[in-house]
Parts: sequence; C-alpha cells; structure tokens
Amino acid sequence: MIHLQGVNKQFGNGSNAIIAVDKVNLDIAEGEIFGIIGYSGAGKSTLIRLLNGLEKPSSGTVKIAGYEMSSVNARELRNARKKISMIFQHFNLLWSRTVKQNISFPLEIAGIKKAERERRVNELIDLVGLKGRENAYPSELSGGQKQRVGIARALANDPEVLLCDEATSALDPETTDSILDLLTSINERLGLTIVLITHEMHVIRKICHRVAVMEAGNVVETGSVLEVFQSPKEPITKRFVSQVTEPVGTEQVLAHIPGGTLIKLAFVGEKTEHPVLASLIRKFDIDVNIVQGNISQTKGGAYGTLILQLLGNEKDVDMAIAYLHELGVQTEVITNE
Ligand SMILES: Nc1ncnc2c1ncn2[C@@H]1O[C@H](COP(=O)(O)OP(=O)(O)OP(=O)(O)O)[C@@H](O)[C@H]1O
Repeated sequence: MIHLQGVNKQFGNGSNAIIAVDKVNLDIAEGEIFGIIGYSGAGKSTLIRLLNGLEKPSSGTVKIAGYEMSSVNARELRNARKKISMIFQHFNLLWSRTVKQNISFPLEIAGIKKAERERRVNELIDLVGLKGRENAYPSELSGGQKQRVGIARALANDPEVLLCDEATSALDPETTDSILDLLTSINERLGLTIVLITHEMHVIRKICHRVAVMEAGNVVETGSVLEVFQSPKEPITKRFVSQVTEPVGTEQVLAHIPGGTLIKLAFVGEKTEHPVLASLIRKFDIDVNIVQGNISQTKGGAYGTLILQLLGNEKDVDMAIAYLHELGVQTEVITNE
C-alpha cells in the first residue's frame, strides 16, 4: 500500500542545508496501523508531508495507494488526495461551520449531490459517535469531539489511507484513549490503512501493529510493536519503550536498593501468565523481593517487566538466573553486589 525507497528531503542548500529525511526505506501493508515515533525535529512531519504530496522528495520514490507521489501531476495529486486523508493535532476545522457542514465540506468539493451528502454525513456522524451534536459549532465542542469531527471529515470521501499528524497530542489521557479506540475500530471495520506520527510511546503501544523509530531524519529501527518492546536495539528506542514500561522514578528507586542481585525480567504473551516467581522461590534457596512490576498490552500481545532483588549465596542466585533463562524468560542482571 505504501512503499518508500531511498527517500531524501533536503531543505536549503550549501552550508544552510538541512536534511530532514535521510535515505528512508519503508513498506506499509494494506490494513495496517503503522506508527512513526521520534522526538521533535526527527523528520516525522516532513515524512508525512511526503506521503500526502505536500512535499516532493529531493530524491527517491514515494508510492502510496497506487500513486507515485514523487512524480504526480496536479490532476493526479487531486485524485490521490481523495484516497489519502489526514487528521491534525489542532483539528483544522472550519470555525464558522457546524459539525454537519464541516463533515459535508469535502463532499461539496467533490461535487456530491445534496441528498447523497446528507446520507453520507449522517452515516459518518453515527460512525464517530457525534449523534446529537450535528448542529453545534466547533467552539462548542470538547477537544475529543473536535477530533471526531476531524476524523469524520477525513473519512468522507472513502479514503484508503488515513494519515494522523500528532492527532492526540492536544488531548488529555482519557480522551486520547477514546480517540485511539475509535481509530482502531475504524481500522477494523473499514480495513483502512492508518499511518500515525507521534512522540508518545503510549499511542504506539495502544494501537499500532508496527512501528518505525526516527532520529535525525533516519529510520533507525522498525518492527512489530511487541518485538520492539521485547528487544529494543537502538538507545533511542530503549528510551521510548521505557516511557511505558518503567514507571517514573525507576532509576532513583533502584539506586536505593541495598545489596543483592537486581534483575529485570521481561515476559511476552502467554508467559506473562506463568507463575515464574512462585517456582523460583520454591526451587532455590534464595529470598526474592519484588522491586517493581508492570504489564503493558500491545496489539500483538501482553508485555510485562518485573524487577526483582535476589538475596542468597552466589551459586544459588546464579542457578536461579539460569533457570529463568531455561524458562525462556528474558532476564537482564542490572546490578550484582
Ligand atoms: N520547510 C522547511 N524549511 C526548512 N527546514 C525545515 C522545513 N520543514 C522542516 N524543516 C527542518 O527539518 C527538520 C525535521 O523537521 P520535522 O518538522 O519534519 O520534524 P518532526 O519530527 O516532525 O518534529 P516536530 O514534531 O517538532 O514537528 C528540522 O530540523 C526542521 O527544522
């Protein structure tokens, strides 16, 4: 559905040149929810603007929904934009139009007749859960409701791809979750391919099937969300994963644990349900203290971490760690005193 090959985007020239996107290769399958995560300035906005044709690459090819965006003419670009829709952080609604009129706008531009527009707008209002708010103006809506209008408007022309530019960054956590639930249900019901950019790992964890991590214009890591949670390779990916797997203040907590061996266990999928701790205590002559634990649900399954302090003689502690490896539990020794 989306295929990027050797995509570069440079702004300016010579000593003022900024390479915003650097040799990016990416494949996104039809029906996938694909997340692109990176800190500010990583190149995410530029990449998404390349996907909808707002920017042309300096080199490389961008293929999306059957269009070669790097070389489309104006007419093809207009047609492509019907298949590639977008929602924004600040919603970009028309403030002098009601909910209904905002959603109807792209249908008017597409020349759809009034009766058909009415039918479609009502269907979309139902789909995004805005029944009863049809005649409200954007200024009378909550942030979550405004984004629902943005989503309905984006879906008006039956797109194949929905691009989401930090679509939940202006919303509180609860509203963020409800919008992410809506995007998931739209993906499942309509088979729509969704590409979202964000700086929040929580968003990736909750709805994405796969993720790409961007740093300084490069895609430094890609994989299924569960895979990336389980074994992040790059330091930046580890920082993003720890945003959701380690509660705030973990480092300070660990610094104050006196003695013993501190280990971090990572469980994936069904292994999160095994009574690992009980068998560890039963089998070995060691004391086990739970320092911290956390389970995160991803689309591919559950991912849990548990930090334990093991107290006992060195041999028993080593045997306990070997046993964890045998069970297939990913085990990392944090400190050994
Ligand atoms: N039109 C432009 N002209 C010049 N430089 C630009 C332009 N657009 C983006 N850049 C530069 O390209 C780099 C990547 O910016 P981009 O906005 O794509 O990053 P981002 O990851 O989306 O960050 P943010 O979340 O802050 O928008 C930055 O150094 C930015 O200053």
